[in-house]
Amino acid sequence: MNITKQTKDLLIDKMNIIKTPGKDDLCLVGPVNLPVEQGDFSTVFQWYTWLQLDGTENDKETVLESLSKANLAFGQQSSVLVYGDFQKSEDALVRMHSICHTGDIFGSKRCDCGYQLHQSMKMIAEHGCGAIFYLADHEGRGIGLFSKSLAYLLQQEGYDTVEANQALGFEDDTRSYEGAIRVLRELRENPVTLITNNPKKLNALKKHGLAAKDHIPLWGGLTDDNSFYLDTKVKKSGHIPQKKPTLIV
Ligand SMILES: Nc1nc2c(ncn2[C@@H]2O[C@H](COP(=O)(O)OP(=O)(O)OP(=O)(O)O)[C@@H](O)[C@H]2O)c(=O)[nH]1
Repeated sequence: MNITKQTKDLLIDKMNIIKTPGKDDLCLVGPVNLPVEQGDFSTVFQWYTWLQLDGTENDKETVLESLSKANLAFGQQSSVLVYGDFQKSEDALVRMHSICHTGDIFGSKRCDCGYQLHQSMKMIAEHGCGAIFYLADHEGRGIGLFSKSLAYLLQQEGYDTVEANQALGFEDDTRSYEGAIRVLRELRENPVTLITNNPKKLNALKKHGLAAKDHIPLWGGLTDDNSFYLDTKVKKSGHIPQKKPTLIV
């Protein structure tokens, strides 16, 4: 089916082709108004999604015309929720959140992901400016959902989270932040403060030339089912441990 000129005219201003030498183009769409509600927290974010394009000669009309045959539901796209004056504000909080089907959607207590997602949305809204990147190709620290279910079976047999990934033939962590960082650069050039316990994320930003001033830790959502997992992140994956409160006597 052909897309009418009227439809194209309505959408093209909200599409942006991001070009970077030596990389596939990205098509960024947004902002879309996204009112959200979780428990007693409700607010409105500006939502953007992006699509990695093949080839280099991409234009917005061709992207629109190719959509109905592209089977995009078979490969998830990543997105970002933006709050406040993200482009200009001096101080913005950013979370690079790796997709977690079990934690974010089902509320699994085996990890802290759902807690981190919702808590960072609140922190950003309360701070007044920031963005949450939801990275769809990061499931299971990059091994995919199917492999993560196999890793979970191994963990039920006593492997820790790192050993389980490695037993399946993966590196422990295969995530790339490159696409997200290109989108971040498009939306904002000033430095950001990352919400994370993971120094690899800070290093990824720095490696791509983006200034991350600092980080804000995000520990919480502890359950009996995830305490060993959280411990392993500190002991084996390099996560910065939670500061214990100092006892003043
Ligand atoms: N392979 C594997 N992946 C897991 C497991 N538990 C959670 N994940 C995935 O780990 C990712 C989240 O990574 P984390 O290590 O929790 O946190 P991080 O994003 O590196 O660091 P923070 O910014 O501090 O949260 C998500 O993609 C989850 O799907 C697990 O036991 N095994």
